[in-house]
Amino acid sequence: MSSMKHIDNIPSTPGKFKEKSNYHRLRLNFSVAKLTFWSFVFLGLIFVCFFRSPSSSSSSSPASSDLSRRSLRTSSYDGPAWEKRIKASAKIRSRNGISVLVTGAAGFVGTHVSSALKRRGDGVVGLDNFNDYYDPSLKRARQTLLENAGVYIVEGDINDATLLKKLLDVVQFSHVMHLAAQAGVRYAMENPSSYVHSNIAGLVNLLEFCKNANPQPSIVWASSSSVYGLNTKVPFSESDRTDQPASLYAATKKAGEEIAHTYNHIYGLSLTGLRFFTVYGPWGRPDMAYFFFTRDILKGKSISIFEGANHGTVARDFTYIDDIVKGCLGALDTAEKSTGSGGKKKGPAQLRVFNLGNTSPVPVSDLVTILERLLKVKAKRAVMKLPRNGDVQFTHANISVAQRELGYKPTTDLQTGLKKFVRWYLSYYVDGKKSAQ
Ligand SMILES: O=C(O)[C@H]1O[C@H](OP(=O)(O)OP(=O)(O)OC[C@H]2O[C@@H](n3ccc(=O)[nH]c3=O)[C@H](O)[C@@H]2O)[C@H](O)[C@@H](O)[C@@H]1O
Repeated sequence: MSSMKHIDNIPSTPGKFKEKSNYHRLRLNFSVAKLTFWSFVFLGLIFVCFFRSPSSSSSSSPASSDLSRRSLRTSSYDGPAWEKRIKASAKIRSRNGISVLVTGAAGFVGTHVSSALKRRGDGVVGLDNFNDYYDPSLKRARQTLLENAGVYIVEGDINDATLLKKLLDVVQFSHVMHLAAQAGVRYAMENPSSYVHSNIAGLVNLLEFCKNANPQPSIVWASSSSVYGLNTKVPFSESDRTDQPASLYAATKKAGEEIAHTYNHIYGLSLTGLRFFTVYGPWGRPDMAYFFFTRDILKGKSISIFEGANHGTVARDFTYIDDIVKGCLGALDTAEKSTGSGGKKKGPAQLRVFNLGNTSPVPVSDLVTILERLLKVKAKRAVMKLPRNGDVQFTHANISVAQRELGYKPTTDLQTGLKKFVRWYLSYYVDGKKSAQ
């Protein structure tokens, strides 16, 4: 009972305790002494933080320094010359053309989509933070490619609120193609915060600006086949369960789909998520298996080929970049207008999600056989058990919904697509004498 009383005497909020007994007066004096002591400690801490030498911040953890590197990489912007470049890049040159902000424009899919849009006369402005998740010189080369095609890439991060506001003030984009993301399934175990930074915080920041814009743009964005996670029903259909992600990467993409639902529901933003299935091709990503297998086979280095339990096949529904680009353009062209304005919803808006795959999974060992044939070099194969780092054993897209609604119809098989990739790889790295990292 007495212990109960003691618990009752503990104030729920500091400062609400008003007992006046001697015992409590004594305690009060003691508390004043303690308070004075802790005030000094607190002031001391403020002093230390305030006058800390700048060099000490460089000793922060790799993850936090990585985050600051990503978000502070924004180069100077603003000014009439900057605005002029953006407006020129955003200029629509065809009848019924659209003006698109492409985030992640120096990325693999971003470069291809930007140049396809520009080719058909749409206005395109790119945005990219040029982070060093993989060799930034490849991103710079893609940037040059786009510059020559008349696409300007603004250097900045999707988390940079000031930059986004400025951009959306300069151009009234009819569409946003949101491809900026922290990609890669296995890297999520090394640098988890980079996935939260780009795929969650960055997405929310972008949607905040889109929702406030007047008129609001329609948004098409990159989700991933990895959202199917441990789903065993094949082929994967959009209505299948996606609540068992096998990696943090997949979890952030799934979170993105839920965030899209919220912004559609509250603010009337038109949102279309595209679940890409292992996209490959020229100007691809060096962190992907087909790319570093090519590099390592040519270098005579051994490559790890994963297999499931009991020698189970590991396979992917590899999808060629040109097919993906057609799917992206189809999604942009069929996107309905957002219904809100200035942050207020006016009526229900479109919310879609589509699989963009190839519908024919290929075992990873077959991918290697095709590469050996194209490179005319025998691979040093090291077969090993699929590591428990987020990889799933099998992906296979059902694309009937995208076929019906976007006119999406992939036409490139892995053999044909890899031939084009290898041709590009050899001309870029071997003939171009660049070192593949
Ligand atoms: O489609 C998707 O959703 C995802 O496709 C790829 O992810 P993944 O399919 O794992 O592509 P890779 O990393 O290139 O792996 C391809 C296959 O090779 C296997 N692999 C990978 C690495 C390795 O050393 N050995 C190996 O056998 C993987 O298990 C996988 O089956 C991308 O990296 C993701 O960004 C994208 O979201």
